[in-house]
Amino acid sequence: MNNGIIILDFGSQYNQLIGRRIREMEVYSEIIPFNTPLAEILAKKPAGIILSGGPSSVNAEDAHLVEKELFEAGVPVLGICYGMQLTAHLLGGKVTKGEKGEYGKAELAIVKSNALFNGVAEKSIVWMSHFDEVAEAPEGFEISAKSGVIAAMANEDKKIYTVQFHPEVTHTEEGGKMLENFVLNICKAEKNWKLTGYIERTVAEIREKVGTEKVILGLSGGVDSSVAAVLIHKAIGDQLTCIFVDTGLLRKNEGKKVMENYRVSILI
Ligand SMILES: Nc1ncnc2c1ncn2[C@@H]1O[C@H](COP(=O)(O)OP(=O)(O)OP(=O)(O)O)[C@@H](O)[C@H]1O
Repeated sequence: MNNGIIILDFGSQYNQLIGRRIREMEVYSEIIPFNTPLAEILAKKPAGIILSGGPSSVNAEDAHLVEKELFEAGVPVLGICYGMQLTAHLLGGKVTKGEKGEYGKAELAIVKSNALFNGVAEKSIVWMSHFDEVAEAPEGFEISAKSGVIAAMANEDKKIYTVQFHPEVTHTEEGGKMLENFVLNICKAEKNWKLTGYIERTVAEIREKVGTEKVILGLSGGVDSSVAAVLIHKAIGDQLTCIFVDTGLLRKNEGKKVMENYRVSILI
């Protein structure tokens, strides 16, 4: 990884969108599971870490947590939605179950601006999607924005910024500016990643890795294994064998369709 942004995945439906927004800034980003050991995360030498949203509650018995030392690693952190609640929970704040949760547009009012809100209008519309809420900010944190709830809090000394809303969705009017502030100004991530050439680079890497060996790929017909199949096939041709398993639980004619599609379109 080259000075990019790590996104820790807590299961939000918007996570891929966060990755995309960062790539649109020509900055490298990687989405990895929330329980990746901290040492492994830091070994990637990220310029910043984003704690994503997620469907669970920090107060649940089996809550998805991270090692608390993540906040002391000297790497800027942006907590989004569940990521903000997690920050509050782990650092001594209080997270409660909101009365009815919030889903949809809300008006954000900045009460104490910081580097995340640089150039952002004092009032703007943001997209909320949560049940729990931060009731008390941890020591060292200042509440930086409010909607009906505490909408943002930060510890600027430690470069920890958190927002309850989703800056990655277009309904958050100033979301792009906020993400840019975090990635480019706070993390100072390098703009050194471009989609162009990705296929060529990946194909070359696969070719080198596989050499003269053979590869077996489980091909479901879904996006992930299909993309993998096409790239590997480009790299090593007949050394690849794809296996599609008719589990007996597929939709009507799905198995037949998948087989036809692949034979005709990518000649695997
Ligand atoms: N019917 C199947 N036949 C062969 N391989 C399968 C089948 N179903 C799943 N797999 C393999 O298991 C992987 C994970 O399956 P999962 O259902 O979690 O899908 P996914 O992560 O959405 O990936 P995809 O987009 O390829 O379906 C798939 O990418 C594929 O490699």
